[in-house]
Amino acid sequence: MVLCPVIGKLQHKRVVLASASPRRQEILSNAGLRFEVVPSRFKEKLHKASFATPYAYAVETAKQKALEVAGRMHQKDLRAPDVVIGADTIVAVGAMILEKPVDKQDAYRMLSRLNGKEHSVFTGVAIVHCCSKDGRLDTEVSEFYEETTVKFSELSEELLWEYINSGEPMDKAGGYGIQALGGMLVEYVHGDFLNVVGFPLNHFCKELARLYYPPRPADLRRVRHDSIPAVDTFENLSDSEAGGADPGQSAKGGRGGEQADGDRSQAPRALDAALNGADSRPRFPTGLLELMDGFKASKRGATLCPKSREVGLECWPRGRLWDPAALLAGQQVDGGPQDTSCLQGRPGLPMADHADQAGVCWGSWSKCHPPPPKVLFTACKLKLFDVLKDQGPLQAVDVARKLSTCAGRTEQLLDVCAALGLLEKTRRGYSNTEVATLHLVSDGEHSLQGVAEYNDAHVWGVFTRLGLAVREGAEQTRGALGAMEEERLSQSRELTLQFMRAKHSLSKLTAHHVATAFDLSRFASACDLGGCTGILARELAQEYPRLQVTVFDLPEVTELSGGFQCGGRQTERIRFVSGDFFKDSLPEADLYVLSRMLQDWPDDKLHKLLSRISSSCKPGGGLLVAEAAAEEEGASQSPRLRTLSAGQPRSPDEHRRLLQRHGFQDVRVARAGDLLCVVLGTRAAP
Ligand SMILES: Cc1cn([C@@H]2O[C@H](COP(=O)(O)OP(=O)(O)OP(=O)(O)O)[C@@H](O)[C@H]2O)c(=O)[nH]c1=O
Repeated sequence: MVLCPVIGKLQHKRVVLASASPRRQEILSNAGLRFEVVPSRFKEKLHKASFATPYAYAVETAKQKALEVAGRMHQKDLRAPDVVIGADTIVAVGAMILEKPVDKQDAYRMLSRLNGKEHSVFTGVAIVHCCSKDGRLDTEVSEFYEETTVKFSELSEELLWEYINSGEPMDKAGGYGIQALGGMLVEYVHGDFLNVVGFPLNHFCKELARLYYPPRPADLRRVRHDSIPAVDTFENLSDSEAGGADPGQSAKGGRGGEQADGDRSQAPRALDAALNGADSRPRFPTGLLELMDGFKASKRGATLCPKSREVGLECWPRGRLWDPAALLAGQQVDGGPQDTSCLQGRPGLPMADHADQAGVCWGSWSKCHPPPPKVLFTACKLKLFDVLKDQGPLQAVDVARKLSTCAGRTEQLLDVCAALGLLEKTRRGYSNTEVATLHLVSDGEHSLQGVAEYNDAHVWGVFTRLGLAVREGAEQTRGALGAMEEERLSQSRELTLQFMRAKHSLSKLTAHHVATAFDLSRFASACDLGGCTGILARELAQEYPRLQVTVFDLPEVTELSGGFQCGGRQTERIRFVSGDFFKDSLPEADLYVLSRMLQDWPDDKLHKLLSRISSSCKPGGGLLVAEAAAEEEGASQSPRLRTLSAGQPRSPDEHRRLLQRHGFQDVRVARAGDLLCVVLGTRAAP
């Protein structure tokens, strides 16, 4: 839920938080903001003495952090996000700036300096609106800072060292964390508490309101990067090149900028684009995942074509009837309504309505118009995107020759893929679009081929059997899931591998969001139940340098997990344990993690699992649950990240009640990575 209407203004934009700070991520996701996290590589080494005030230093650092990410993202795929947020928190004692301690002695020096005295905590924030056009990046920077005064009690040496040895000071400005153990050091706070924690949420909302609601977008600085400097040289940009502010002017109230005053119609291009939603791209391959899952909605009997809003009939080739299976065999397609005139000029009309208009029943209509997922699966199976990656652009006839398929049908397949936004069609032939290059080429880092393969080979069939579940009177989801799970367990090693490949590739997309939705640094050990190939475990270990992580999964899964490359230096803190979480005792851990697991189980099994976790979890321990987020009210009923699971997403309240029922209290819910709902509960004393 987004309480603040100004936060809602960012809802349909691609927002990136250029920060690795888990606190910032938590503050912003608790506020309902949806964003991606791309930690900045900007090295915090600006020359402090050259800044007139400590806050000017924090503001400039925040700006450079955000610009570095905007520049790097633009450089990588020539499309920057709509908005990049950067922040920098410092502690200032007089003119002296304290950042994060480099070691324990440094932490001791800092805390001794703060002992018994008042100091200021400044967080500088930069909101960078981006617009990529013709290979060029335009940015407009809005910046501000917030100051909070904190007073430390008189603290004994013993207490200081005990605190330092807790490890908490090391990644925190000034060497303390007010939100955790460090709270014990503090006598009083004047000002915004969250500003001390790392992000001045209140001021941020005011800044958004100022940017999005006023008649004039004043205070924006415009930067035009004709060519984006390489990442490692970016930090060396002079103020004028980087559109930087005079540090002395850049803070509260001291805003300048080259942008001429004007009304909204004269708003700078990047801000305009951000406000109007132009140039925005889902940070997650939302459209693609929906395409892969679309058949679930139609197999469930949904009345809407799952893609009718975004891809839909607008993109569906007019009047073409074909069948991917026939395509493989080079056969002619027969059957189906011949009158497709109802499709003309009616983009966005629900598929079922089109069927009505054509005077055919929806069932037979969908049979002769294969739903888009089958198109996608067929193209993946044929390795179409691999061929185009290596040899594109290619004409249809050349693609057919390389794939040994029928030329006419191949052209139809290519056209549908182009209509779905997976291929680009020009006079030179067909080539992969960005989304295909990123997610549909087999060997890509973010390839979702595994999901396509598994959905096609297995899930499609399971959903086909939903009718049986309905006829037998079983609750629909339960019936299907029973079949799905039964098959998964009983089937071949190849099916297990297929499932693992699919889960592995999806986890790569979601793991970071799950690991960073909340600050988990208070836990020393975690156990990822059903952790499969260990992608989330690796992300957790990477985020939390003290965390030991156990991946718990069925023997047939852990046995095969070695074949998946997870890499990373953190592997010595990760171990794999085989077992069945319904039968075997769970490995000991402070934090149990269930990532995209709950939706897979019927209620009886779900409660059994949660009660087993609850019994194993020590008081004060945690349970972290990540699931596909339920649609917000009024949003389209698209399948969103239900890939590999078949249940209906739960609302935040339902999640909260579920965890509370099993003895977890202080249950917090955050929306992460656009499509995920992440829930953290603390085990109450029995
Ligand atoms: C005073 C105080 C600070 N912090 C953390 O200190 C880091 C500051 O460092 P930064 O350079 O601003 O950020 P970072 O963590 O290096 O991340 P990045 O934005 O990637 O530079 C941020 O984490 C803050 O939460 C707390 O968690 N609690 C506190 O009471």
